[in-house]
Amino acid sequence: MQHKWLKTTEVEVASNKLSFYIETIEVNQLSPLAFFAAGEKKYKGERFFWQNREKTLTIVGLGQAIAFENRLGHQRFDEIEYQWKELTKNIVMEEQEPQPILFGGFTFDPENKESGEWDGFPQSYFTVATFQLIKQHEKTYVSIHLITDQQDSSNLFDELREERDRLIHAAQVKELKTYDKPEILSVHERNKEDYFQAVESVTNLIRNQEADKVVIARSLELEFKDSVSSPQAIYQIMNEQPESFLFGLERKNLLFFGATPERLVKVENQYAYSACVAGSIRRGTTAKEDKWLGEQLLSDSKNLIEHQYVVDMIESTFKKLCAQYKVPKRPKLLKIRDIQHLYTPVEGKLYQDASILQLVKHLHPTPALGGAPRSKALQMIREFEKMNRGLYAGPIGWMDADGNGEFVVAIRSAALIDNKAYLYAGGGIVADSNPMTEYEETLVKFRPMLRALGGQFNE
Ligand SMILES: C=C(O[C@H]1C=CC=C(C(=O)O)[C@@H]1O)C(=O)O
Repeated sequence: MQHKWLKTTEVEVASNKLSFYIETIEVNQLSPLAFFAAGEKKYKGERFFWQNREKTLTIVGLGQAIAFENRLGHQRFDEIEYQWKELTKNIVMEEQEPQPILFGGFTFDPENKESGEWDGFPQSYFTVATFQLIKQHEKTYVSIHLITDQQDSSNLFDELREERDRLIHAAQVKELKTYDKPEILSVHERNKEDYFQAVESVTNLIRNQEADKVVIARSLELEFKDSVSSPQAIYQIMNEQPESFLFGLERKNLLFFGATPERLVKVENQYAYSACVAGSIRRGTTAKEDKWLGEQLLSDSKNLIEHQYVVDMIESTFKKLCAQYKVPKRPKLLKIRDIQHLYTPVEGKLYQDASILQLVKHLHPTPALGGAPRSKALQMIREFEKMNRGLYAGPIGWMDADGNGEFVVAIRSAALIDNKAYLYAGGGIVADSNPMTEYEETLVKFRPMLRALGGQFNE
């Protein structure tokens, strides 16, 4: 039997009385990416895509029932949490009923003023989709969300039902579509000399004990023969990196997307799970070499120190927000297609009043993306990195009305604007870092995204 749920809830957002109408139906299996692509004409600029690493949850959003944007600096996390709680406080869901999802991200550093591809982008950007697809435990659900101050919206809701059926039909008949790799005209390493200079300056400052660790990043600019569509970009990265978290978030003419190995935090029934991912080495060309490289990484003091800053900081956050928590004594290896990392999973039972966005607020940026001590590292990044990271290295993810959700660290990512893409990668600098080794590490980190978009380095 096909499930159907229908409900209306009265809500209040910023002193406006609104009604929140939700209708969810179960649909036959359809490709979430085909559903995303079905929104190409009408909802371009207002879509999102999410798939967890285990591939047990996929979420797609088309259109905006409501959007929360702000430029409130450190207050931005609390504001999003407040708005989401206001919007959902009267919603009572049945146990099996798919919930409305708030999806979005926070930029890396609200104080960065560098101009570029992120001009005009807010510091927090979250939406509830008009049409939401959730695929979980082999079942697929499509929900309509309408949030309105109109008294009688039955006609409007009927139109949304027709539109939902059109989208589902389009996704089902286009199910088998594949996309070609885009044709690249040029790959430009932006501010390459500045990057080497930044690594050198920061290493010297660390040697002078002005900081312990600072993550310095850089970017590539790719130009394509034709505009690249969002489904095309997501399709390619999905094929390249099946073992990572996949995300795509559109706003106006920008798609920010990527495949990251790094969870910032997941919350499920008051349990929190985070991961320390820092310290890297390439994959070997043979199994034997790969094993040897992994062993080198596990015993390399520079990488172990870099990793330990992250463990200490995540542990201290869990100590504040959790009644109990567990941190393994030693890192293990996290192997993905192009790179292996040192990896320490952390988990804990949250205090009753702690929430996923409080965790995000305290954890971001961990020393895997910022450095240690945090404020000194951020100051140095602002001074030496000649770019604006935008959403790169920031938290991106989703949450539901019960406070469950998952945020990842948006690395191995790119911003796509028409026929240009900006790719980002960085690495942790400590006292004995070497600029050339760091540069080469960024080449390895760029590789999956570059390959997905049809390019390569002549290394
Ligand atoms: C900053 C990035 O990676 C971080 C995550 C894992 C390993 C890292 C490292 O070994 O330096 C970085 O801390 C990036 O991929 O752009």
